[in-house]
Amino acid sequence: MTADALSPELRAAAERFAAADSLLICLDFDGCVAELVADAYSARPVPVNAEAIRRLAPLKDVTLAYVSGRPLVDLQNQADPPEGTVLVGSHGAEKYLGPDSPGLKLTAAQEAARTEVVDVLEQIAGQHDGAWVEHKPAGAAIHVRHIDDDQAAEQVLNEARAALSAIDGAHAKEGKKILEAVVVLATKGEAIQELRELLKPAAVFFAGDDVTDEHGFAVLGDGDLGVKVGEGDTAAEFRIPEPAALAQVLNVVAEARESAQPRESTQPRH
Ligand SMILES: O=P(O)(O)OC[C@H]1O[C@H](O[C@H]2O[C@H](CO)[C@@H](O)[C@H](O)[C@H]2O)[C@H](O)[C@@H](O)[C@@H]1O
Repeated sequence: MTADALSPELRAAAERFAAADSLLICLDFDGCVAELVADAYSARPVPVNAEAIRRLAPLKDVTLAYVSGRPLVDLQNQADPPEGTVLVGSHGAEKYLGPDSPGLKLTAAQEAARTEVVDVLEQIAGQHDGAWVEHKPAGAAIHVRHIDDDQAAEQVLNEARAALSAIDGAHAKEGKKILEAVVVLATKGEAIQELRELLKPAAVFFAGDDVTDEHGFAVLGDGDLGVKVGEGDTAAEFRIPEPAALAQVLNVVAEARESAQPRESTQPRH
């Protein structure tokens, strides 16, 4: 793990963020809380991140949220979030804010578009060793991480891009060794704004690693904190090198909140 990935500027920004009255901490999952791995279903939070998230969860006036491209059900199973965590899945199309949250309902037109997306992607994947299709509630994704030759993988994605562009109601989302098509238009930025309006936090944190996370960074403003994980162009103000470094940022926030609001003593009173 990175010894200390935090620049003095990022540490100071995390402390400033932690000093706000109430916090909304939004986290992308794959490539951010979890390392990217070949088997999409075996991705789990990096242990130090899971620990830092568990540390933040009980703190006063702190709301945790996963804001992910994953289906809600996979996010719940794989991220294993602490109780009370808000879950946004399918790039913003699915939301879990509590037991009363309505599930995602597709219109007939969206259902038809989703079926077409699945069929087209399955047909393409069937013609290329290593490609596979993830079926998702709001669409589907073709994965090429198992194809060793980068050029061959890109060709599969190009084929999928062309085929998807011919489907009415299908919207492509680029990612890492993946191309997704969603039939519900939503972005992580819209989801974060919705949470901001609902929860009215004094400051918002967002960390993410991928192109779809840029929508999230774009809605951050004064007093908020955005952290890009890894390489690539970004609108985020700060960058850390790898998922395991996220824990360092989260622990600075936890530390500052804990010292400002010490937990009740468990010692007997005299
Ligand atoms: O928004 P995220 O939480 O980052 O989810 C984005 C997509 O992540 C998953 O795919 C990516 O991670 C896999 C596991 O590490 C990796 O094998 C794949 O190559 C990556 O693209 C997930 O499977 C998708 O459903 C998410 O939309």
